[in-house]
Amino acid sequence: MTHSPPVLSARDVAKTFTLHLQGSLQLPVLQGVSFDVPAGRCVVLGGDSGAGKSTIMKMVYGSYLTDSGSILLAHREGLLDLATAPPRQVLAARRESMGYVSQFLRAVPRVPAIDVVAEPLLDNGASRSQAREQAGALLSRLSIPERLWELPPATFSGGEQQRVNIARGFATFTPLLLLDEPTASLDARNRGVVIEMIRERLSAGTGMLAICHDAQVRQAVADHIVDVAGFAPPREEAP
Ligand SMILES: Nc1ncnc2c1ncn2[C@@H]1O[C@H](COP(=O)(O)OP(=O)(O)OP(=O)(O)O)[C@@H](O)[C@H]1O
Repeated sequence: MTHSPPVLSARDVAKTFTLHLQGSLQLPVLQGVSFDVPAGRCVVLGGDSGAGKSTIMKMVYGSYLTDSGSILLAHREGLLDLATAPPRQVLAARRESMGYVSQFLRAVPRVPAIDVVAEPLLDNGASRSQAREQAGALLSRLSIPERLWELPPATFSGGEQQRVNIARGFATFTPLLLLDEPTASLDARNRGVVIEMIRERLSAGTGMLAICHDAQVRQAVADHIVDVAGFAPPREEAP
């Protein structure tokens, strides 16, 4: 049996927040974070509210700095350590090697929904007409009516915005896809479509790291659950 290396491998990652507004108070949140995301598998981050799930996701995506440890991502035939990579390389990795579907859409004002979805395709070299055609197909699949495609999503409903976000995240094929509550605002039918899209990508070899409170979605897609509570630093006893 061949055994391909994971698309993401976190080892001994730690994070402490410094609260500058409170006299530089140190808030240790995570230590010893270690897990793998194999190609074609969906790893879900579990654990109670405040355990550090979003913090892990943000360190992987490079939005938060990592204090120590390594986060190796399959990138350009090699491995990139996201814990130490300079910003320019993190941006290249975001463009080519990791997609991110967040819970909330942060769209540029006045850009039509179809161009929000087409943008990652254009960044990866597709022609404008090709990119818009693929973007339209994704929006259709996610039941965004065609009359909305040329409008900026700022005024869309929560569920519509989330579907635009999903379409954008799935527009390009990346070895790793990060999903932060991808179905939180969706109705049952659209949830079903997203589950189907996730499964297709897993079969095509994408590895996924997800935060997903919805038990139905979790059951449908999770291959492995990492309990983030297990990475809590020991509490200091009060004197
Ligand atoms: N930017 C920040 N500055 C200071 N503390 C932060 C910051 N981001 C997160 N924290 C703290 O880190 C801890 C973990 O937060 P995080 O959002 O990662 O938890 P979570 O498991 O994703 O929770 P939830 O399920 O409620 O979204 C919390 O105590 C939170 O207050």
